[in-house]
Amino acid sequence: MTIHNDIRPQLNLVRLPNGEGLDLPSYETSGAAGMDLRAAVAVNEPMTLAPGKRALVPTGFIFEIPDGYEAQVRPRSGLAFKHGITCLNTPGTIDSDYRGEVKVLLVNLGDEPFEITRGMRIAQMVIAPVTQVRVAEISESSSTARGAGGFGSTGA
Ligand SMILES: O=c1ccn([C@H]2C[C@H](O)[C@@H](COP(=O)(O)OP(=O)(O)OP(=O)(O)O)O2)c(=O)[nH]1
Ligand SMILES: [Mg+2]
Repeated sequence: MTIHNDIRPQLNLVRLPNGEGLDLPSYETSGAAGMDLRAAVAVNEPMTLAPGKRALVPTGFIFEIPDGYEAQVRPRSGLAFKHGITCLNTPGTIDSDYRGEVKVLLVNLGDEPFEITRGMRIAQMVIAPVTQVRVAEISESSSTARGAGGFGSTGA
């Protein structure tokens, strides 16, 4: 997609000291749904994730998600397929009013230790619109053809 007049919503980022020198999160291709997030671990202190273990990996940035949007932190399929590395809480939710450092909760479901080095693209983040609703308690729900049927009620 060529963007002649960029009317996309703006994502403001604040770089933290541990993010010094890291590339900004970026779309790797013109039609990518997600921006890759990079690990802000220290160069001389890579993080090793043992099989079955989880870790919160810093990204080095505070994000200001535009109002009316959220960010979803999702695994990268390559890391999942090759190494069994995925996001434990997938999709992670970044609220638009969150002003802390964005972190990625990785888990190693593989059978080898996995080393996370500085700048490694560890996850991807999709910006998506969200709707907040008004909550109203009512005494009886409306009737539908499905009714309470679920969990396979329509057959295989
Ligand atoms: O993968 C994630 C998930 C969450 N967060 C941050 C941003 C998000 O806005 C905040 C809260 O996340 P969530 O609502 O999922 O966690 P919670 O357990 O409900 O915490 P809280 O009580 O702070 O909402 O934590 C991350 O940095 N990475
Ligand atoms: Mg919450």
